[in-house]
Amino acid sequence: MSRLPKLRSTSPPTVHTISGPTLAVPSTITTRTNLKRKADTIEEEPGDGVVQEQPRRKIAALGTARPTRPLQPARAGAANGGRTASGSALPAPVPKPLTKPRAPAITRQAPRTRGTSAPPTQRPRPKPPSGAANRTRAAAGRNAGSRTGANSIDDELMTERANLASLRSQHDLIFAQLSESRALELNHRRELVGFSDEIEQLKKKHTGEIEELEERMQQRAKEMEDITEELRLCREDLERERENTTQLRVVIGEGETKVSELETQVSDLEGQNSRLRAQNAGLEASLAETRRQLSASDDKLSILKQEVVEAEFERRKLHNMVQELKGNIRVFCRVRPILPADALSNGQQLAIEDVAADIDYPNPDAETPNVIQLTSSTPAFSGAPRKETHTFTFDRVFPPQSSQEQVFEEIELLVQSVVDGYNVCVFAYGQTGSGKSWTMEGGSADGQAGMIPRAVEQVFRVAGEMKNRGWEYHIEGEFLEIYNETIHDLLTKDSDYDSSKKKHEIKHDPKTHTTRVTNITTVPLTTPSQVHTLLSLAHSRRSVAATLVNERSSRSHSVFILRIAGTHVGIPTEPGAPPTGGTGEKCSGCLNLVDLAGSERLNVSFANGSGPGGLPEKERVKETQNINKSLSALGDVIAALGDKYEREKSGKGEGHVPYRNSKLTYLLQNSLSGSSKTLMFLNLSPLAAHSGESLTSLRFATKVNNTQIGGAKKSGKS
Ligand SMILES: Nc1ncnc2c1ncn2[C@@H]1O[C@H](COP(=O)(O)OP(=O)(O)OP(=O)(O)O)[C@@H](O)[C@H]1O
Repeated sequence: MSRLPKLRSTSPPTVHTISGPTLAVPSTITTRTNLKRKADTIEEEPGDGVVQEQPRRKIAALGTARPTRPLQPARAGAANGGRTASGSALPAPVPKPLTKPRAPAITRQAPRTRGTSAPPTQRPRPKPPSGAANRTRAAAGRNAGSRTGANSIDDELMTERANLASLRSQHDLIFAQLSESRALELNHRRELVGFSDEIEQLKKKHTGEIEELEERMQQRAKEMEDITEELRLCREDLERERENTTQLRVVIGEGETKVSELETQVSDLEGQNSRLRAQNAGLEASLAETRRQLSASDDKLSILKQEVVEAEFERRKLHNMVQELKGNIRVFCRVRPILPADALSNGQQLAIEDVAADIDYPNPDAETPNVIQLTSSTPAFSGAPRKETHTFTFDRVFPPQSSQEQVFEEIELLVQSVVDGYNVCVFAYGQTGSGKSWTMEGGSADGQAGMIPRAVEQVFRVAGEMKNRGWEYHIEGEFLEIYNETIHDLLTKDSDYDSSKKKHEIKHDPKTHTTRVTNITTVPLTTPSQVHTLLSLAHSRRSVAATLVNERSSRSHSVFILRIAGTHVGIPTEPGAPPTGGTGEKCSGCLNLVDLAGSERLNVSFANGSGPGGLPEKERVKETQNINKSLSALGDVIAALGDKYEREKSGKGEGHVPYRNSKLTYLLQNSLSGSSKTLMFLNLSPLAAHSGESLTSLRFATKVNNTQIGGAKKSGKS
């Protein structure tokens, strides 16, 4: 709704107030005073023709008082009944001013308006009042003679005429004002139309504004709802926060209690701290004393370490002496058990007694059973077989029931010698099928491991123990075969190792007393179990080369070489720390484990010109000759070593040792001479059928056993 006030369509009555004052035409001649007053009154009208609105004044009547006639009755006033019953003019109602500021102040123009839009009417010129003329004529009649009186009247008449002229001019002025008022009214009407349009526009504008405002109000209402919802949530949050605050206050209360408790504890601890500081001062003094003692202990420790090194050196010396006392060449005799296959003859199972050789062990319960008796039967001239018992004594005799472990116990001290830097050679000698491979390599089941895997394990064990004494070791292995006086690498990656083009030569270093084979595969050993892989590989190589009947292993020598090199690096002062106190001493040892070819004689192998395994006789003869040659060379070397020792002992000079007579003896040169230790396993067949061959082997082994090749031989050896 528009706030503008409604405009009245009717003209304000105030515009007619100019016509309000009643001009009374004097009908009688008034006194000079009255006329003067009237003139004064007229002269009081503003010079610019603007009639003052308030207060309304009447022009005093000229002459005698009689009812005055209004010069022009106000229409609006008449229309509104604005005249009283007595004919006096009612005051015109004051128009309400337009509140719109742009509207012209109508009231200011009011004096010029006529109060009507009608054109001003031409009023007839008023005729001189007929009564006055009559009265003048009467007076002239009565006072014809009185010239003074007549002059006076003339003057008064002149005055009245002047007044009349004045009134006329006033009348004209009023009409002019009325015309202006009408023009003004027209303008006002036009303005009114403009105002109406403006009002319409404002109405439209206001309607738009109202709609906009209503829309805004709706938005505000929506916002209000949102805010109300938010407020509700905030209140809920506030409520929760209040609860939290309450809980926190409880916690704070508890915390404060704890703080006070802790403060009490802190003060207690501070007391303890000061006591501990005092104790600490005492401890520092004792620490200084302990450090002094520790320094003294360090000095003592280095002395002890030196003593340990010296003791270790002494131990090795003594150990070597023990080994030498046992003899630098030792011979162990081992008889294998009778196998089920041994009692089979042409598909027939024979009794054990019927196939067993007559072998006896005279001192089985001795601390070291070392005697073996073989009773052989030779046909006598009388026809009855002649039995002959041969007694042999060795370093140790192992009957068929001896386990691998028992056998190894006797050689494990030799392994210690290898770790100490000595060369050791262990070889198995015996006819085919006597148990050489079993002794050296053993079986795959638990407890069946032979000397090679056990020796390797022992080397690692001893090396581990020696590490605690400041020694660090590098261990590596080689496995080769000597067949027909040719060296073959059993660990080569070539599948056909037998026909390998690689040539292997034996090289000795006289300074270090070490032996190397050229182009041989050397495998670094980091764990004892690696040796099983090497043995399996060697087996697979040899089985490929084997003939149908005759296995390659029976006709060739196999040598497993274990090299160990040690350095004294010292002992770490604490775990993870580098070792200290090492002497830098170096030692290297070599363990040769040799599985010799079958030692049986050529004449028992074949007789009809065709060798076993389908080999041509020529090849077979060559093969057997090489075996015999190398085994004979071994015996010759051992005998020469004994002879050499005797000559040296008796001062007869050095004797010659024929190492070069075979590849085998040349390879084992450094392991058979000097301070090296040699152990020979004599493997015997338990079968009666092999008694002759066993006797030959026993005699050969006895020769070896009786040989002294350095150091003291133990007493009791014959
Ligand atoms: N102490 C033993 N206990 C059980 N079985 C054994 C023992 N010694 C040898 N044998 C078995 O006797 C058989 C022959 O042994 P082995 O192969 O070791 O003889 P070898 O002398 O090496 O023969 P070759 O010269 O042909 O290689 C094998 O079957 C082996 O398992």
